[in-house]
Amino acid sequence: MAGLAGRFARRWCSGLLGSPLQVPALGLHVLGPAMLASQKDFNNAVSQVKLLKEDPGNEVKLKLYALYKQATEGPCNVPKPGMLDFINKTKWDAWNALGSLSKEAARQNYVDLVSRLSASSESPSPEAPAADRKQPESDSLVVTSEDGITTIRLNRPAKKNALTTQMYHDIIAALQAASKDESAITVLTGSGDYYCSGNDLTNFTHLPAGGLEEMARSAAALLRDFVNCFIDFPKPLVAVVNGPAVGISVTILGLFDVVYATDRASFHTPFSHLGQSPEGCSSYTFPKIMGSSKAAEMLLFGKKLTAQEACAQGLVTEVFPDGTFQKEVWARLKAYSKLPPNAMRISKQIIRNREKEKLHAVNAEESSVLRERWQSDECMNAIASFLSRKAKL
Ligand SMILES: CCCCC/C=C/C(=O)SCCNC(=O)CCNC(=O)[C@H](O)C(C)(C)COP(=O)(O)OP(=O)(O)OC[C@H]1O[C@@H](n2cnc3c(N)ncnc32)[C@H](O)[C@@H]1OP(=O)(O)O
Repeated sequence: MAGLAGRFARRWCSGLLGSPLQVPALGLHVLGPAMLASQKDFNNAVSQVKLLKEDPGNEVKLKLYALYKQATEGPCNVPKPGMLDFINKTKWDAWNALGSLSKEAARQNYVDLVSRLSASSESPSPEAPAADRKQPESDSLVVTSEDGITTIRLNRPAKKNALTTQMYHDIIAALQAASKDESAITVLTGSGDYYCSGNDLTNFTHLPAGGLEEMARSAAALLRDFVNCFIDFPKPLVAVVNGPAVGISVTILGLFDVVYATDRASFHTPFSHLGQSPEGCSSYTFPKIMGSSKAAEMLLFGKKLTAQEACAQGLVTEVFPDGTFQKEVWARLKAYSKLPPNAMRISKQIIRNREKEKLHAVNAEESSVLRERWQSDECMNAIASFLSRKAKL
């Protein structure tokens, strides 16, 4: 692992929580509001963090880090790291934001926060009915079935529906369930103003114990499984593209049967900008759909297409004015969903089956190339740039 990639991996491996995780495990006391947490309560909370069943996410980890530093060292008085040292700068910013908060108050806030995190990561009590159990991340994906249509909705509008690792798993499960349910048609769409901004680039910062190499291996395996589900999906699969689409949400469109888009949508595959390479079988489907030179402009140079351009090039089936998009599209899908389901499945099989073997081979090759790309300096630099808020598409 060379240069920045190595430094990046090591810094994230050391983690946002750093030293707090080194303290031996002890129980956690819940304190009354009038009492301030003792040093022992604080040490217990520090140990409790290690036992959390769910990763609380970077935002909470930063808060924990800042409170820990404030509680143990007092207000931030170390020099601000340079602009390019974005991880240490983010940590410094979080600590510095606590201003002159006293060590005792920081200790108390740390204990309270850990107490809340521990409570929410505990399994439901034995009395709680199984149906009431909230699955982790489940609200980032909403699956409904109505009028013969199963709709899989990406539901992280504040993050432009960027796909977390959990969402890839949830989409795989949703497609597997939809392939066996009663519905005639399956739809993928997004909540809010975006269809999907592609892979959540912070996925790359959750480094497992095996470091960058292991992260790349498991991401490539997940990518392969994810795309295979689209290749093998047996029923009509429709994308209702409600806004701009980026990255993998664009490339897999070649595996859908029909793609409806609002005229506000755009289609962007900035792989070279990200030091990455095409996935979703787009290295095969795009040249087939739009010809090799138009495909190259998208996949090599990251040319962003308008909805009308994507339609002219065959990637999109039809474009609708944004004002009537939802009404027109759903009316049409409801009518289609009343067609005989077996006839639609069989017709899809005839259209798609002879390509399946090829598509699986393409998917395997693209995933394996990406596994290498994700370990490259080009890719790590691009992600570091996005995370430091210097780069946007
Ligand atoms: C199994 C692994 C398979 C991997 C293969 C997949 C590859 C890809 O999909 S490559 C494409 C990756 N996507 C991107 O590079 C997009 C990055 N995002 C952006 O450039 C911009 O956010 C934007 C153009 C999509 C939208 O810009 P704007 O309208 O200005 O909105 P914001 O940037 O303020 O976004 C709001 C909020 O959402 C966060 N966010 C958006 N996209 C992503 C993303 N892909 N990953 C992580 N986070 C994303 C953004 O950071 C903002 O967050 P806050 O600052 O916390 O509000």
